[in-house]
Amino acid sequence: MKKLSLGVFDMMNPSNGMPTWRHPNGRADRYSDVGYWIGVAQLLETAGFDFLFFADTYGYPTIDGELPSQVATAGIQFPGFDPMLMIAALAQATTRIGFVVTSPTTVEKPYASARRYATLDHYTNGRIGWNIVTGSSQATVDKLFGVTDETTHDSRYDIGDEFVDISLALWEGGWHDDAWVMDAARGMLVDPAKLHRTEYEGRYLSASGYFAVPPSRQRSPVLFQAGTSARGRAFAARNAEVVLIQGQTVEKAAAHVAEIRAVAVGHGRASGDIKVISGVTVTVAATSEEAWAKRRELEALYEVDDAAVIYAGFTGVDYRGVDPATPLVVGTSDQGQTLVDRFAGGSGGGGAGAGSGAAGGARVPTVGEVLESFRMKANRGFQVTGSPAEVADELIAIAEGSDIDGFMLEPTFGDEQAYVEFIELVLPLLVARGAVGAAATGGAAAAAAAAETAATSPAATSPTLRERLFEPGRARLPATHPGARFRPAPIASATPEETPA
Ligand SMILES: Cc1cc2nc3c(=O)[nH]c(=O)nc-3n(C[C@H](O)[C@H](O)[C@H](O)COP(=O)(O)O)c2cc1C
Repeated sequence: MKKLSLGVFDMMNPSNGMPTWRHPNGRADRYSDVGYWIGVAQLLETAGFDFLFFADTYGYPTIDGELPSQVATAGIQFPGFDPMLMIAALAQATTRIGFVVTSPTTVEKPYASARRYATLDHYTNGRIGWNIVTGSSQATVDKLFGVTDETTHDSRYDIGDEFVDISLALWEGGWHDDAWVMDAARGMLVDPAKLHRTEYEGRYLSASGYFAVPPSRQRSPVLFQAGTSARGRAFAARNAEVVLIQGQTVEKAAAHVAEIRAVAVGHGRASGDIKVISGVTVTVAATSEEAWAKRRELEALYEVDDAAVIYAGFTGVDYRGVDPATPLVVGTSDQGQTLVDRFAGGSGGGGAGAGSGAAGGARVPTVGEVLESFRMKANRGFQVTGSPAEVADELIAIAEGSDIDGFMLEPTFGDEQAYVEFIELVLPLLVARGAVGAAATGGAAAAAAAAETAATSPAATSPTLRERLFEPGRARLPATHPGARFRPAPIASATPEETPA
């Protein structure tokens, strides 16, 4: 079977979404401590994980502009720190693991965002990725930033396309590879003839000028994306190198993966140019019974009222106070179509305005059923529970049945214990079954050897995040990615020995 990529999906907040902070394994006392995250990053790096992913948003659930009391009392996506500022510290404490940081195309500005990621690619020695989002809790965010322009679900993706184009024009097109000269004898730091002016005039966004960050190992961060409405999938097919899904069933995930790859090919890209990685919550213990007891303990932490608040924050659809027996009627959301479709029993597709709800004549669920289902799953992917062998079998069956390219582990009670259990109990079985590469999971001895080599020559020995996820030698965007069109034509050399005969 193909080798699976492994990541972790986390957030720099006390509860990672649902309110788990009250549990003894919660992390409310540690989430703001950089030392805690350094420990997590080192744990994952030693075990051979490919990346640590940080979801992030400026927002939190509000309903009609008000903060529901549970958001504060239960700590629902509130409070939260900016993970991007921590990446430099994590990079210093690790040598191989990649870091993926979320940043929105709504309230940020392309030049500032592109400069931050280019800087982080330098600081991490080519280990940074950008999760491009058109925003969750967007109503909250718009108010916080004083945004009054009317944008719709789909127009936010149109703006996102332009935002990504400008970023790529700066990263891929701003500098020729040999523009950085640093030749004191000639008195030349940067060769002005090797700089390339960015001129971009879009419908929503524009940029004009030179990019002030020299090329890094990857130039462009690895481009991740997660929204899976019809418009979100078109955005992914054009821009993304890695698409994150929250798989629910093998069948739906398989259909999803096939469509993402097909649309990408329609955009002139190779089907292997897009990796699809699913979130997964693993609850594992020595025996199946113990694992299921733990899963029930986890689910008992979530109240249906909390679920209603989170659901409303993500989708703008407020089911609080609605009779649970009411059949579901709302099928579209201008904020988050992916979640609406998933819990309406639809296919997870269908753009805003397209109408959705229960697909294919399936029974329409009630509001109570939607909230109960959301309470148990929230915004999680596959939920795999059992003994180590059961979990390994199920993960392999999911991967083979859906053609996904990897998994991102989601925290359970909050702290790193879920990752430790996965590493100790499940990872060795996946390695033995050939599902993850031996090189990537060589354990402590391999990690120590790699760290020693990397310390003497980090640039030469540690692969970039793009190489880890795709193949050796692929540090930069492939020529089939639309971003490659921003690369400037080579400048004919003036030196006689380089002039073609
Ligand atoms: C798996 C997944 C992860 C997401 N992570 C974030 C995030 O970290 N921050 C954010 O602002 N939005 C996040 N989003 C929201 C998306 O960027 C998008 O704005 C939203 O899902 C609406 O688009 P859709 O209708 O195509 O799903 C996420 C969405 C999904 C499905």
